[in-house]
Amino acid sequence: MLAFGTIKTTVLSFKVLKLPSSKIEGSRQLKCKASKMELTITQPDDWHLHLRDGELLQAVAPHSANFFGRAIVMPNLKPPITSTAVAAAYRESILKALPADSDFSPLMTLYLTDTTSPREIKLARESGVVFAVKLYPAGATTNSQDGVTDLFGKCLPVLEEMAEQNMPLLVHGEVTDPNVDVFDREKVFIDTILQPLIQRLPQLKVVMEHITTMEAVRFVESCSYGSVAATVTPQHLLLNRNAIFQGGLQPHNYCLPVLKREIHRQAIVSAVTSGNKKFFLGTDSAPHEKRRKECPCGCAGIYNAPVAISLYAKVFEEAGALDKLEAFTSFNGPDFYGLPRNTSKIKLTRTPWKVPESFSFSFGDIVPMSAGETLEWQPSSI
Ligand SMILES: NC(=O)N[C@@H](CC(=O)O)C(=O)O
Ligand SMILES: [Zn+2]
Ligand SMILES: [Zn+2]
Repeated sequence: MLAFGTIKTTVLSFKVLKLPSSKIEGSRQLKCKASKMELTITQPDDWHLHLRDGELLQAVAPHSANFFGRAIVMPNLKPPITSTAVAAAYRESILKALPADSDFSPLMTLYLTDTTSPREIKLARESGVVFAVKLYPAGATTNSQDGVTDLFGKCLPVLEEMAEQNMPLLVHGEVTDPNVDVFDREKVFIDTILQPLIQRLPQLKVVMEHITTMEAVRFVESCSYGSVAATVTPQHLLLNRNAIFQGGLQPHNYCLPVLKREIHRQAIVSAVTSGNKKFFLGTDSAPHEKRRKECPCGCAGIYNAPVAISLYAKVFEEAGALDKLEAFTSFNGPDFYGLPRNTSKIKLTRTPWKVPESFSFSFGDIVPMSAGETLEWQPSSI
C-alpha cells in the first residue's frame, strides 16, 4: 500500500504547539508532550457505511460501533431496502448485532428505484428512522442492478417530494455508459446529471458520496452551503490509482468509484483540510469476504471501519491541519443533516498499532484497509 509522505512527529508537535489557541477548537483538548500526543474530539459519525446483513452484519457492526456515534447505513442489500417498513426491520437487525452496551445509532436510507413513489417518501419522513434516499445508477456499483435507469424520466415526482420533505438525496455519482472511460465516470455524471438536477430542483439537498476527483471538489465548492455536500473516504484521501497495481494487482485497493490520479487525491485532501464545511466523513466501509475480493471478477469495496479514524487523523496530520479534524469527523455531517452534534468524546492517542492482516470469522476472512501496516493514531472511548 502506498503512503504519501511520512509522519513527521517533531514537525507536527511544533506545528500544533505553535497554533494560536484561537485557531484550535477547544484548544485545551490538545495536549502535547515531546514524544506523546493526545487529541480529544467529539465522537465522530460515519455518513456513508455498508453494514450488510446476516453473518457479515454480525461481524462488522461492532467495528463501526466502537468509535462512531451514528452512521448513515447504505441500502444496497440483496434485495435492496426500498421501503420504510423494510428499512425499519433492517434497523432492528442492526441494533441486535451491536454489543449490549452500545449507543450506536443506525440512520437508515431508502434505495431509489424507477418505481419509488412520492408516497413512500412521505412515509419515510414520518417514520423518523429514514434519513435519506440513495441513488444508484443501475449497474454503477455493488448491488446496483435495481437502481435507477433514467433519473429525469422516471424519478422527477419523487425528487420533487424529497425536496418538499427536506429528504436528502445521496448519490453514487458515476454514469454507467460503457463508452465512458471508467476514470471519467464521475466527471461526466456531474456534467450530465448533477448540474441539471440542482438547476431543476435547487431546494433538493444532495450529498455526493465518496468523491474522487478535483471536478467533484470544484462542483461541491461551487454550490451553496446547505444544498450540496460531499462525503470523503480514507482511501480517496490516502491512495491514488497506482495503489491498485503496486507490485501486482491489489484487489483490496479496488473500490468504486475507482481510485484516481495523484492530482485528484491532492485536490480532495486540500478541500477537506481547508476546513470547508461542505465536506465530511463517510468511510464507505464496504466489507466483502476475502475470497470474493481475491478471485477473478473480484468485488469492489474496501473494508476500512476498523482503521478509518486513525487514517483520517493521519491525513489531517500530514497536512498540518489536525485542528480541522474534529469539524470534518464530527460537526459538518450533523450540521448538514440538521441533526444535533454528538455530546460524547473520543480520544486519539499517538500509540502506534499494527492493523491485523485480516479478521477471521466462522464464514471466512475480511481483509481491512492498511492490513499489516502500523498506524500512528489509536482511538479510544472516554
Ligand atoms: N464502494 C464500493 O466499491 N462498493 C460498495 C458500493 C458503493 O458504495 O459504491 C459496496 O457496497 O460494496
Ligand atoms: Zn457508491
Ligand atoms: Zn458505498
